[in-house]
Amino acid sequence: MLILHALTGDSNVAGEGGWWRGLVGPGLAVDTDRWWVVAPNVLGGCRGSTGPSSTAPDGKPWGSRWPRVTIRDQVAAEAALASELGVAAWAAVLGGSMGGMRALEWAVSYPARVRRLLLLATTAAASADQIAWASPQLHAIRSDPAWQGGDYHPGPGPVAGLGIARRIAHVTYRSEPELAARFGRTRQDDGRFAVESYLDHHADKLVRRFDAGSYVTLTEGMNGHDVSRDRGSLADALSRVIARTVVAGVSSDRLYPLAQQQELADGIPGAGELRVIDSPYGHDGFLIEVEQVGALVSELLAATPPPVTSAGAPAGPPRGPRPG
Ligand SMILES: CC(=O)SCCNC(=O)CCNC(=O)[C@H](O)C(C)(C)COP(=O)(O)OP(=O)(O)OC[C@H]1O[C@@H](n2cnc3c(N)ncnc32)[C@H](O)[C@@H]1OP(=O)(O)O
Ligand SMILES: N[C@@H](CCO)C(=O)O
Repeated sequence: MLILHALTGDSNVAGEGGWWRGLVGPGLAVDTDRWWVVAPNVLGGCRGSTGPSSTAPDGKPWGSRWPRVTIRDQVAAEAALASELGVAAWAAVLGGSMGGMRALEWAVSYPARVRRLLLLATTAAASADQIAWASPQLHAIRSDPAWQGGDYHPGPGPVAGLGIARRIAHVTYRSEPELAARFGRTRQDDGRFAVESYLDHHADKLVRRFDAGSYVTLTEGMNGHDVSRDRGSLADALSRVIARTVVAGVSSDRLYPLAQQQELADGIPGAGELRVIDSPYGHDGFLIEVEQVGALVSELLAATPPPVTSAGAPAGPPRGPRPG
């Protein structure tokens, strides 16, 4: 099974502090006594894969020389990894948000290698609204004098800019009613509104564990995401999927609204009804509501996948035009 993390996630899915630790592990919905789970760090990231902070062949950090990397490129790297591991086809590919973009690209680029597919809080293409929210984040990082055009490694780099980016992003990851109920207009002893302190906390936590160059390259990768690019219409692209598919969104997600997942559920053959995770937590609901996500995973794993050929991959040619 392949599990694909979101923007600032990593390969620590199930361990201590793992971002889906309530979902993945012995006896859990993704039962690791039964399934062999692979959760790679994304290409361009900073948590174990190669990215702008990595050393280039000349012995210096990639920095500003790091190339533009698309979601499709990231998936091509993951497909090479799967081949290296001897995986002809995944029993299931699961992903939310940016991980959902990659899961979708997997099922469209390599339909015969994905037997089941779970798409959570994600989209067929980044929308104007999503690109717009990313814009001040990218400006915040690049206008920090410590950015140095991207050549600041080993750092610490533009921590102020990255912190501002995270504050902006984190608001979009939660919902207005949640913030109102949790924080209201409460002020702390130091004079900050409690909600400001909460955002400061999340900014401080991220800058301690994440590279600004990776944040930029991954954000630009998400902005460029469009599963239909060079594949005709969106309907053509989505019709290539042969996996048993479940598509779900979060009821209060203001960043990846349900209409985006409805479009996927409508276009992917046999995806059935859009599933809605009922949650006040907004986009982060796909990380927080592990019980509801677990029920969707169990349902998907119980479903019969497409038939397998002798080569171990699902039978049947992918529909729609092949990629160029
Ligand atoms: C795969 C991946 O996608 S990403 C990997 C995991 N994601 C992240 O780490 C992203 C950043 N965090 C998040 O997105 C979310 O916090 C989640 C989804 C991980 C968890 O959500 P929740 O359980 O609702 O946690 P919440 O957002 O309320 O944050 C709790 C933290 O805020 C702190 N906090 C709450 N109120 C305040 C306040 N007024 N002032 C300061 N800090 C506050 C808590 O002390 C807690 O701190 P800790 O995380 O250091 O223990
Ligand atoms: N909290 C998630 C949101 C993006 O999906 C992350 O930081 O990756």
